[in-house]
This record gives sequence, C-alpha cells and structure tokens, in this order.
Amino acid sequence: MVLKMDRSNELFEEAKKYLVGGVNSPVRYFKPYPFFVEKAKDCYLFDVDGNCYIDYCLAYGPMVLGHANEKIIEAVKEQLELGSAYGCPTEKEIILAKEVVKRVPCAEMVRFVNSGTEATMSAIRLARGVTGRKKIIKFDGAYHGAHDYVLVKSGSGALTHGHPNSPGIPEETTKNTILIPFNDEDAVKKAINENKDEIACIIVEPVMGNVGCILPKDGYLEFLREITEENGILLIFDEVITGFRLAKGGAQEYFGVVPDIATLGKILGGGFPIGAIVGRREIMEQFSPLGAIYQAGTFNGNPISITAGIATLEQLDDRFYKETARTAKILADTLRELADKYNIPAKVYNIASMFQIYFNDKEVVNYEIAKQSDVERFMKYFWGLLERGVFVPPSQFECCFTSIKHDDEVIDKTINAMEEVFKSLE
Ligand SMILES: N[C@H](C=O)CCC(=O)O
Repeated sequence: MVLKMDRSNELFEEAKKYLVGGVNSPVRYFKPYPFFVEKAKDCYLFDVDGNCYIDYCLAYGPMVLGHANEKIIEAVKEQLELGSAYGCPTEKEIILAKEVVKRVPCAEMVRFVNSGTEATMSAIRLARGVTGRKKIIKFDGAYHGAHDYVLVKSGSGALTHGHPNSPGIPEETTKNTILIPFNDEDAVKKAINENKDEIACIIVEPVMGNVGCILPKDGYLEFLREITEENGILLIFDEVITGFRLAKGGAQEYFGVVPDIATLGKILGGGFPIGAIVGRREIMEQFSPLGAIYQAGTFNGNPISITAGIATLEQLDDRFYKETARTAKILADTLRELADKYNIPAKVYNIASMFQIYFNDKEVVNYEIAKQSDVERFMKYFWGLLERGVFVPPSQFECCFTSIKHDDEVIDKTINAMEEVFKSLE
C-alpha cells in the first residue's frame, strides 16, 4: 500500500472487537480496511494518519455545501443551547415544512422522520393504507433503505457485499413485492396486468443512485406516471438521493413528472439524520393523528436536524445548482475521454451533480447490466484515486457527488489523479 494508513489499521483492529466488521454501515468497509476520519472541512476529509482526500462521497450524499459549513454550525450551536429534543412541536418544523412545500412539486404536506429508510417504509405503508391494496412494485437493484419490504434485489451495500436479498426477511414479507427491471415498459405493463387492482404503489428512484448512476430512459418516468394514474396505483418517487440535488424541487422538477408521494432525506438534514414523506394533502392526511395510518418517532422533527435543514436549504441557490452540475459534468467528460484514450471499456453517467463510472462495455440501463461491470478494475480505480488523494465511494454501486466546494483547482487536481490512474488500469 502506497498510502500510510497505520493508525487506521490499528483503529480498525480495535473497532472489529466491538463493532460488527469494524463499521456501522456495510458501505463503509472496503478491503483491507477503511481509513478512519479525524475531521472534515469543505470538500476534504482528513484521516487519522494525516492523509487528506478530496471527497466525492460526501457522506453518501448529504454534504453538498461541503463539510463543516459555517452557517449550519452557527445555527446548530444556537439550537443546541436551546435543547436538542422536546417531544413537542416547534416553529422551526413549520419553517422547514414550508420550504419543502415551496420547492417540491408533489409536496402539499410533510411528515419528518429520521432517515430515508423510515421515510420509504412509511410511504409504502401510506400507499397500502390509502389504496387498501397489498402489492408494491419495486425495481431490481433499487435501494429504498434497509427495511424488510424492499431489501430484495437491492443495490447499495447489500449488492456491494454480495447479498442483494438479505437473509432474515421471511418470504411472506416480500411475497407482495413485485420485482421488475428498470427502464422496461413492457415489464411494468405485464406486472400490472397480472395483478389487476392489487398494486398499491410503484416505488422508484427517478435516477438509480444506489446502483451507481442509472438514468431513466426518455419518457420512462412519464410512462410510469400515466400507467399508475390509469390503474389507481400511487406513484412514489424515492428522492432521498435526488431530492434538492437535481434541482430545487428534485427529480420531479428536473423531469417534470409529479408523483403522488415522495421520500426525502440526506440533503434535507444538512448532515444530520432526517427523512421526510411528502405528498398530496388528501393522501398525507391519512397519517395519524388525522387518519388511522400510524407513523411515529421520538426524534421525528428533531430540532437539531430541522435547524441544519433550514440552514442548508437557504444556501441552495441558483449558483449552487449551476456550479455543482458544471463540475460533475467536467469529471464525467474527463472519465469518458480517459476511457477512450486508454482503451478501457467503460460507461460514464452524469446528471446534475451526480456521476459514476462502470467498467462495462454495455450501456448500463438496469441492475442486470450494472452487475456485469468489472469489480476488480473498479477497485483498482478506487485505490488508484485514493492513493492520489481522491475519495470516491468504494463501490460502483454507489454514486459520486460534487459539492459547492469542489472548485476549479480541486477539479484540476482530480483530473490529474484520474489521468494517472487510467494509465495504470489496463
Ligand atoms: N447508498 C446508501 C444510502 O443511500 C449508503 C448509506 C449507507 O448504507 O450507509
């Protein structure tokens, strides 16, 4: 190993004694051991061995303003003095909810929760409760968090670590989860025809950011909108990744397709745990205490996360969207050029501030094709970049993100690192 990672190694040995696999989320582990972080600032992570990395993982998505953003720190410090959990409502929840409603096209009402996992779990319950139907359609490779109904043919860490179907989930629990390939209209039609009046919802990541970066084919999201409407099925956009990222109003604004319900997280909490279910008023009002569909949580609407969320959304201006998209595109174009120049079979996808490379000669339009990508070469690319001070997620089944702090100087350094890495990739 070129990188000096001795202290990380020591900490990993210690961590393994107390924490399963030495980590608290599987995506954080990579062989032989991950670097341990000491601190982070702007677009940089600093590890315990004194290495500094340009960060394109951004904590798997939330840190789009960069790490340790001054305005968020100031607002959170102030809120900490006022208390960190009340079990009672606060005015700040209204402020953040209003901001969400202003931005996100389908959002007429909001329920704040603590994670994307909780958001999708409750959104599915809501859809089932409202429609009185049991079945749901989920796309192969989509990752909607770590709860039972959707952890089948799943992306993200489940796929990276070789278990897209997690043991421990009874087949009775997932027998109502219909799995179909993404970007395939006929598969959707067939599933709906075979399960007439039984499907509560289609849940979809408009851009599949948990199996790399798979883009919807032109017209595909529009097709999902039409066919769900025609069949009394609720359309759920899982915008935990795309929300506030592709545009102020997320993927639904970017693509101009408005779902019935959406789930949010990541950016919404400004680096603190949060999730949200949003949707049309008559649907959302079925949640308790107005309706009978139960949804609850001690930390729902937690004042620290809400405060960080308000301070974050305030800073997502037009310049933010323009710049983060510009830098991600430069990197995606660079990767394409390098793959061409060094004759490495690769496909690169990019939308707004998201991008990912697959070492694959086929267009990656779904999970089956994504899975055929060359993992070994990807890990060579990953380590090559890391050794040159650039951190991308350690799996091609995750997505890279740019933040507002990735300026031209940082991008140039990244391009140089990429060029050096590609030279050694054959
Ligand atoms: N891709 C996951 C979430 O979106 C990564 C986060 C995790 O599993 O820790």
